[in-house]
Amino acid sequence: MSIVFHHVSKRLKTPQRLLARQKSSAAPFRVKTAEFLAAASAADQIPALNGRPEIIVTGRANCGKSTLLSAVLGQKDLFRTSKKAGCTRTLNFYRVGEHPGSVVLVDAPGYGARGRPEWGDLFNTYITTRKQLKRVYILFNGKHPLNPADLEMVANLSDTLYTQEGAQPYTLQAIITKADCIPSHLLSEVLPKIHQQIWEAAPLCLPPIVTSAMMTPKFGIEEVRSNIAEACGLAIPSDSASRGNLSWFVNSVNK
Ligand SMILES: Nc1nc2c(ncn2[C@@H]2O[C@H](COP(=O)(O)OP(=O)(O)OP(=O)(O)O)[C@@H](O)[C@H]2O)c(=O)[nH]1
Ligand SMILES: [Mg+2]
Repeated sequence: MSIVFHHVSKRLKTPQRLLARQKSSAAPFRVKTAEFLAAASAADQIPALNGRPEIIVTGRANCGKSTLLSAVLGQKDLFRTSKKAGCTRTLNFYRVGEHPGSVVLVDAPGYGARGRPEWGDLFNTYITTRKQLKRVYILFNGKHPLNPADLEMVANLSDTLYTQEGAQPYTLQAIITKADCIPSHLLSEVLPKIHQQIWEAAPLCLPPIVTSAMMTPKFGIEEVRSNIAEACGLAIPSDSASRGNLSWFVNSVNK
């Protein structure tokens, strides 16, 4: 008995084991990084949300929009994702950080062959009427070049970047998803090609951030968080070593 006890206490004394124990006991009480606020399937269901800055994602159905937001917020359980295109069917609003939070992320249904006209109408109503919209993120699946639907969408969005009064209602940022699906020997060929296609169709679109939500560790997600924080006008300490990590993101939002 005493030998067993001795053995156990000796094992628990190593820093790695203490750390492992702390981690596992802390897991159920993890700080909430985000919360689902509302879903809208029609324009009259779009919630007011007190004018907090918002960003929205768009992209062809199945390009990885919900997966990207889930990675940005570090909360898989809030998002439904699927191998089948057409999974997200409403505008879904998520608050970042603790209540009341100061930034809202909006997931959207996809466009293209698996999209639906009513989803497009809802998206268009949202972007043309939403005063607090700060940036639209258009996602492109890195596995394929941009198709005609992508080119039309990014060009149309680019056209909406200035109002008749000459003011810029929001900015437009490209993101390439699923970079892990591009064979590494083709990366230097595929990425500049996509960048060129975006630039030719929409010169005002900000150059793409390359991401993979499936690599370990995930790739490009910290850059996306920093980008959202910048778009929403949050105070960003430029020299911070933790810039872009999840607690940095939630803390900058909660300030
Ligand atoms: N390999 C890889 N797969 C990914 C990545 N991101 C998403 N996926 C997969 O792509 C599929 C579609 O992802 P979703 O996040 O549901 O895509 P979506 O754009 O939200 O799709 P809709 O809601 O249908 O428009 C899922 O099977 C994901 O697991 C990535 O970075 N790499
Ligand atoms: Mg989705």
